[in-house]
Amino acid sequence: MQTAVKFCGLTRPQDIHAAAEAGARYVGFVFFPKSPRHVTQEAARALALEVPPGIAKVALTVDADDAALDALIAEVPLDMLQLHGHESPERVAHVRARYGLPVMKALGIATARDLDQIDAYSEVADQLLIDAKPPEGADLPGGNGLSFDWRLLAGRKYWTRPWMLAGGLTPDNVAEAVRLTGARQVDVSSGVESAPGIKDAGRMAEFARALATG
Ligand SMILES: O=C(O)c1ccccc1NCC(=O)[C@H](O)[C@H](O)COP(=O)(O)O
Repeated sequence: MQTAVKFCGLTRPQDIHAAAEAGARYVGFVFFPKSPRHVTQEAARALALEVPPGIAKVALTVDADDAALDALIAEVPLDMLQLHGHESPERVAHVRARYGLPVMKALGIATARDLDQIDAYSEVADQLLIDAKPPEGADLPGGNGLSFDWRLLAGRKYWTRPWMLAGGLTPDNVAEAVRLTGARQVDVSSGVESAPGIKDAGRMAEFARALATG
């Protein structure tokens, strides 16, 4: 089965076209003003309208409240919400019920103990994003280009929810990451950029090729 790819943090129309060309299953828009990948709702709407059918448009928010999500969803056509902050399982359930959109909860992993949270979120989220835990004091809760020890996931292919592997993936390491973890979906941001917030079409194509050829 082909591994599905989510290219996250797209900021320009050409990024959408490059993602589609590379066979993306998902594209992600970051709504977090401190991020170099932050897009305004207006910009995201224009980008979302460029996304071809069959590619899911994912909005990434960090501890957003209902008012912020109401405004986002009213303006931007979306297929999925990615919650990338400290949202509790109860908050995930609330967001899912309120908006009727699939919700993907991002979980930061550094050690085996961090895997303990997965069961609780599996009860309430449609998907999980298994990402590297950001370093202490980091400005960004994700998109840091850091990976975690993928061997922590070995033999854990059968969680009850679909999940994506993220964190420090690049065209050079993604095939090995998939081999070690059994991931059927992967998410990448900084590993396919030429500078923070600037996606590189060549690297996006290379990433997809690396996955296809193993
Ligand atoms: O990418 C960001 O700038 C960002 C900002 C705030 C919260 C989350 C963010 N990114 C989350 C993602 O889904 C990234 O794609 C994921 O963490 C992997 O990033 P990378 O290690 O750079 O591939």
